[in-house]
This record gives sequence, C-alpha cells and structure tokens, in this order.
Amino acid sequence: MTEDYISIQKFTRDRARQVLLQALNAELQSMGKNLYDFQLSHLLTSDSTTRVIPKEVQDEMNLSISEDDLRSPALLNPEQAIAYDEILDAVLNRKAKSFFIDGPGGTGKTFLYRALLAQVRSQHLIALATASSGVAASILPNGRTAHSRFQIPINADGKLCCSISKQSGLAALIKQAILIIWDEASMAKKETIEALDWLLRDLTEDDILFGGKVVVLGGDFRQVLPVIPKGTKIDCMNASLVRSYLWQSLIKFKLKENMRAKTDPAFSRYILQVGNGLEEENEVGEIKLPSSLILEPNTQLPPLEQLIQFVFPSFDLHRLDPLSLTTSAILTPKNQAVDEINEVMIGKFPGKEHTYLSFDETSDPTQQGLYIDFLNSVTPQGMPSHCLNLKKNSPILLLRNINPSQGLCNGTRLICKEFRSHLIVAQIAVGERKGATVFIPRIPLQPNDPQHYPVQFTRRQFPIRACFAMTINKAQGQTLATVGIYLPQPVFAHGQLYVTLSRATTAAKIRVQMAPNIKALKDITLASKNFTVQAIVVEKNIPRMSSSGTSLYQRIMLQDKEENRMQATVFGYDIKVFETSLKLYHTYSITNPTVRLTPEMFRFLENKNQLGINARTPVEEIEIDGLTMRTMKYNFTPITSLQQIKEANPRLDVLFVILNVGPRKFINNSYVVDVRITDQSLQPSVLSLWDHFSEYEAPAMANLPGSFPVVIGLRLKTSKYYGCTLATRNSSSFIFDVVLPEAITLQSWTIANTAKLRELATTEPEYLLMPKGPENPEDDAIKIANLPISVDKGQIALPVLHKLAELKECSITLKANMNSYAGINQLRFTVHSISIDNSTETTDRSEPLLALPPNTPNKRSKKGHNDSTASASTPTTETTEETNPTESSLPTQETPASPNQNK
Ligand SMILES: Nc1ncnc2c1ncn2[C@@H]1O[C@H](COP(=O)(O)OP(=O)(O)OP(=O)(O)O)[C@@H](O)[C@H]1O
Repeated sequence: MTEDYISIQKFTRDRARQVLLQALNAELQSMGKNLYDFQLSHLLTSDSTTRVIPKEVQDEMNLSISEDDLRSPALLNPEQAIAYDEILDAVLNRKAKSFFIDGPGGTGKTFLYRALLAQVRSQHLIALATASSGVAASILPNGRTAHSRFQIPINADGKLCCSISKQSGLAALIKQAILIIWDEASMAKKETIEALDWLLRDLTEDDILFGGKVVVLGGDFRQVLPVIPKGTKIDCMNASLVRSYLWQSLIKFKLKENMRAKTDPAFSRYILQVGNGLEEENEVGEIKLPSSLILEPNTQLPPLEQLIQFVFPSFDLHRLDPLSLTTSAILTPKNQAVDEINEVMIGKFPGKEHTYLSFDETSDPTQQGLYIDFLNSVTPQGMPSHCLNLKKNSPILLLRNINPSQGLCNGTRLICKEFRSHLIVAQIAVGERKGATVFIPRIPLQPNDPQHYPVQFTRRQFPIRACFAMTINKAQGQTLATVGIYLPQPVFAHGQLYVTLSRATTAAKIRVQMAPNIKALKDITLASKNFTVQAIVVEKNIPRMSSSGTSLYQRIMLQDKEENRMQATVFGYDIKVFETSLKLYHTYSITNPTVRLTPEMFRFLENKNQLGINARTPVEEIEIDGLTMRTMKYNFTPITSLQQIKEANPRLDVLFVILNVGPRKFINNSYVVDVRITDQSLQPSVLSLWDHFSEYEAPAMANLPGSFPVVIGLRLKTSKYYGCTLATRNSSSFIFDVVLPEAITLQSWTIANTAKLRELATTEPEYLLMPKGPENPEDDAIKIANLPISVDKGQIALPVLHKLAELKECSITLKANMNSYAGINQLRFTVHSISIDNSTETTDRSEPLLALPPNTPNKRSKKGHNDSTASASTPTTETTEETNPTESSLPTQETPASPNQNK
C-alpha cells in the first residue's frame, strides 16, 4: 500500500508510511482498538498522533445533506418552529438541556429532527441520529438504532451499561457530538435511555444529565409502548421513559397538528380521538370503527382477498417505478398472517419465482435426520422461512441489522433486483439511502425463543421476508399511501390500531378488515349463520369413495381453543382445493361453512352436526395463541395393556410401529388387511383394517417411508375374539404424520432398535396368550382367571351367561382351541357344556341349549350397511359398529354418508 502512495500520490517513503499508519489506526479505532493495542504506536510521529481522526468521526463529518432538509426550517409550522428554535439555541450556545418531543403520529416529529440535523451538520458539527427501531432509524439521515450506536445490550434486564471502550473511534464520535436525537424513545425501555445517560456522564467525565449534551428524545406514548412479554398495559407503562428519573428533567414540546393527514381534517381528528382514548368503548373495552373505514362484507371473496384488492389493485401501476410498491402495505398484528399474505402476494406478483431453501442444522448432529422435516416446517418469530419465494422487483424487509452504516437495518425495506446463488442484489426502497444498490448475504440465524422448539437449531438463510404485508410494529414511523389493516383478532385501540390508522394520509386510503364472528364448535347448531370457526385440523382422513361409488369425500376433525371437536367433510373436486390449504395440525379460520346433521352411524361426538367445507368457503391459515399441535393431548393405550381392557366398547388411541402389512383378503363378504404392529414393549399385535380401511389406509401404510413407520390409530377397538388385537371401527382414523413429540420419540426409538424390530417382523411370534399349565399335572383344569376369554357369540348369548352367574349350582365347561391369526397364536374358548343343578347339557351349534340373540352378527352387519345409506333418522344401533370382525362373523363397517345427505 505504501508503494501505491509513493507511485500514485508521489509521497516520500516516510510520508507514505505515516499515511498508511493513520489509515490503519482509523480502521482499528472503528473496531474499538488502536495502534497502541498492537505495540505499533511508536511508529507514528508526534504530528501523526495528533492528526488521527477516527473513521466514525470522518464519516459523520463527510455526510451530504439533502437540499430538502436544508430548506425545511422555513416550512416548519408554529409548534415545530418553537421547538426548533429552543433546541438549536441550546446546541449552538452549548446549553446543557434535554428535550422530549411529544406528538401523535404524523405531527411532524421526524420532519423537525431532519431540520435540526441538517442545520447542525451544515455547520460541520456532529449530530447523531438514532431511533429505537431499525425502520425509524432508516428514515433519519445517517440514522442508526440507538442499540447499535451506543452499544446498549439487547434483551438484558435491570441496569444496563453500554460497552464502549473509551479509546475507540465510537467513543470519540460520541464525545464530539453536540446533538443526539433518539426517535421513538416512547418504545424503548427506560433502562436503555438511562444507559445513554450513564455513558455520556462517563465519556464527558461530567456528572450532569446526559453529560451536559443536548439530547432530543421524541415519540408518541399512544403508539406502541415498550414490549414486555405477557405484560399488561400497566407493566408496559412502568417500563417506559415516563417512569424514569430522566422524565422530570426533560423540557417537553407538544406537537398537535397532524401534518400527514392535513388534507383530511375529519380523519385527522378521528385518529387523535382514538389515540387519546376518547372514542366510546363498550363493556369489554372495544371501540366502534366508522363503517366507512370497514370493507363491505363480500360473500364471493374471502375477507383477506378483498383487502388485497383494495391495497394492491394492480401491479401494472408499479411496473415503471418498483420502489413505489413500498408506499402501500397491509398491516396486521401477527407474523403468521404477515407470512400468509406475503405468500399470496408473491403468487400474484408478475414474473418468474425464485426460491431459496434454508439449511436448517440441529446443534446435536445425531438429531438432524429426525427433526429436519419438522424444522423446515417452522418459521420462528423474526426469522425468514425455510422456503423463501421471491420475484424480481418484489418488495422485501430486512430482518437483521446487517450493516447499519449502509442503511441495512432490521426493518429496512428493499426491492429485489437480482438473485445469485449466495447473495441477493437489492435496492433500498425508503429512507436516506433510497435507491442505493446493496448485497444481502445468507447468514446463520437462531430463534429468539429456542424453548419453544424440541431441538436447538441454526437456520442459514437470507435474513429477509417479502413485505407486501408487515406487522403493525414494523410500520411505526412510516407514511403509507394506501393502508390495509387486517385484524383477524382484536388489537389495543390506543396502541396498535392507532399506529395503523395514523399511517394513512386520508380516510379514503385506508380500509380495515375486521375480526369475524367467531363461534366455539360446541355452539354451532343447524341454525348458525354468518360465523367463523377458528380451529386446528387434528385429523384428516384419506379421501375415499362413498359406498354408492358415486362421489369422493374426505373427513376432517377440527378442534377449537376450548378443545371442542367437530367433524367436517369435503366432497369431490374440492378435496384437491384443500389438499395443501387445509393441513394437519395447522390452524385455520373457516368462514361460513354449511352445517348439517351428521348421519347417526357416523356420530361419536357430542355435537350432532358436522361442517361442510367447499371451494367457496373462505379458509385462511391463522395463528392463535394456545392453539397449536403442541397442545394436542392423546391418551395412548400401550399394546401390552390391550388384554386388560374391560370396557365393552372401547375407543382406543394407539401409537404403534408397523412391522408389516399383510395382503388384502376377502372374508365373508368383507375385505380385511392385517397389519402387524408393535410399540416400545416389542409385543407384537395385529391391527385388522376392515372394508374401506383395507382399501385406503392399508396401501398408505404399506407405502409409508422408512423401514418401521410410526402411525397413530384413533378410536380403534379391541378385537374381543382375539383379546389382544385391534380392529377398525366406523369412526376410526389414522395419522401418518409423525410431528407429535410422542411419535417423534417412538420413531427415534425404532431407529435405535431396528435389529430387534427386523427380527420381530420376520420371525413367527410365540404364543401370546398361552395360559400356564395346570399346577398339578394330574388335574386337567387350567386356571384361566385373568385371561382374556372370548365367548363365541354365535353359540351363546352373553346376557344368558350373566343369568348363569346368579344360579347357585352352576359349572361351565369350556372347549379350548388353538387359533392362529395373522401369525399370532391364541387360545380361543367356547362353551362346551353347562351344568345347572347337576344336570349337564352340551351346547350345540345347530341346536343350542340357550337362546341365540335375535340376529346373527352376519345379519346385523348387513343391516348396518343398509342403514348407512338410509336417512339419518333411521336408528342404527351402536352395536352395529361394535360387531367384531372374525372369520365367522362379518365386520360391520361404516359406509360413507351419501354426499347428498351432507350437502
Ligand atoms: N412543516 C411541515 N411541512 C410540510 N410537511 C410536513 C411538515 N411536517 C411534517 N410534514 C409531513 O407530514 C408527514 C408526517 O410527518 P412525520 O413523519 O415527520 O411525522 P411523525 O410525527 O414523525 O409521525 P410518526 O409518529 O408516525 O412517525 C410527512 O410526510 C412529512 O413530510
């Protein structure tokens, strides 16, 4: 480098060496070090030592000032002018005064700061511009977040200390600053502003307020206050600047005239009423928005689509000036809705889609394979999604402070220009550096709330998201030409609602899409009209043909926040529509579904009604606190407990591992597939998939990926005939998605126990229920107490056995046969003879001693088939569903409701 100075600048060798050392020192100072730290200071001549100007100071001195800002003092309104004059007087005359500019949104606080910054900087004095958020900082010339400028630790509690070395270039810059502006100080926790006070006292070695420097804090306490997780409004207030020792010492100026909505005074007055809490509230603290601001209900369009059309009526308008896209936005309280809207908008935006997939890496490499799918499916708060879909000229928002000095802060809005494999070329869309071309790299990111995830992980992705929509907090401080407010859930009127309303310039350019009339599932009746349910999809069956073979249907189970459940059905082509937009364990808002009575044989829930969802039903994915897959609770029955089930009509939820899926067999007019299963006990069992379960679920189980897939079976029954095996019933359902924590644990257990499972799957199992032999070999009596006994219903009626129990002298002789079923051997007992009062009679299949039940199982099962297609009012007994499928008795399987019944 010295050679360059010599050859190009024609410096002498000594001069070149000194210039190089100065440049090196300036770079080191910007990193909090200097030549002294590296024992190189002796190389500097005394002349150089005094002339070294840190890079931070040089950068700040060389700022260009916009002509508009230089002219703005002349445009100030009277309120702004009073504040401007007094602050400038304090700055120029070195008066130790600090100020607070209090003004509702749009009253020109930022305009005033810009005028002050331009005036001070034009006199070659240093004025530092900072703000609580990256977005607000990016609007100020050479603005930085206060946290990065003053090195205030983030997320720390209690008293905070700035970590700036006194020798650093940054310390030199702050010492030389004659004016410090901190916008949106109302959003900052009081400790962070107090930390600035201590820092300035320390650097100036002057123990007076802010070390005697002129500090201008500004903000609006009607907008968003400091965020206290799960805190009340009082907690937020207590954390704010007004509760700090600093507050009393600040000179306050109030700005009242709304300059943003100046052309619409009525709207401007209305916003102020909301901000000041003067709008009339109902008993639960809600305010009524003027109907002119609310979108008219439209039965044809989902609510969100309607709002999108208002804010982005056509992308053609933006073709010539892509930067203008960022002047309109949809604002909503939660990130989930933001992501959903952005996804829809990217789909609509013209051009070729470019997708970047993240690389998600678990901290423990052994868990990578197990969790990868799950991690790819989540988007932690403040992180980009795994699958980032972008298009050229689409607007994006930066999610991290990449390079604040280049205007790349958390919240900066940009326009995508070019997609390269390792970086995105973008153009800054707002603020001081509007139009500048910048490069966004992929970076490693970790969730802020790792406790919410089953594993620790890092996502390597571009720290951006599309920004057609953004959270209300990110919009604070911005002026937007057209604003859509999407409120799937209520918001604080004086905070978030006020922030969103005050982004607009006129009432005509803002529309609100309101929270729907949400009904609990248990309250839905046939008379329910105009309602929305918010529920998580807890089951989604494989689509299947109705028994008549004329239509396809799919059953879905929904569960709401109060854990009420309700069935829903989708028919025909509509199933395809909801293939990806109605996913298992995702939460949805479903508006105006139809309500029908569930045919009796399909009912197993308290609510006798079911919902009908079709392609015209507005369905939107939403995020509701406390309504996630993680809240799902199952009471799984272990396979070893099946023998102990005493309940006559159990509905068992079983989490199992598939060992193998047998062939489809036709037995007594019904199809069945036997699936050999087990769980962590390694006890094998059989699950018989009857009728349409053999047609749809059996192939799905056979095709599941992995050697030993894990499945959840819901509402299964025990097969009484075989005691420890399971079978499907009408209401049964299966979940193949193993995202549930218990299922993930079992799946990882299968990996560790593959050898044992392989052995179990390939060898013939031992007798499962072989009773112990007689204690005395002479005695043929076998003690069968505590053994599951199945009594062949075809030979003797159970009620008769109960009667027998009342008789004094009674003995029953049982015949024991060994049966083999799906490779599992079991003892089967049938009644051989019954002795009452010493007279023994032998039972006979053709001439039974005791009365048979009125219908044989075969007949009843046939009736069940017929009933399923009969009208819902035809009673169908619960026993129909309960009939055990055996080789000698037909299974009673559910036949789907005819579509006509459901529609
Ligand atoms: N004296 C003025 N003359 C002309 N335009 C002004 C004046 N004061 C403010 N404005 C304009 O009014 C709009 C709102 O001003 P500004 O953004 O400064 O308000 P704010 O109080 O900072 O708002 P917020 O609290 O929402 O951040 C801007 O478009 C700004 O340029």
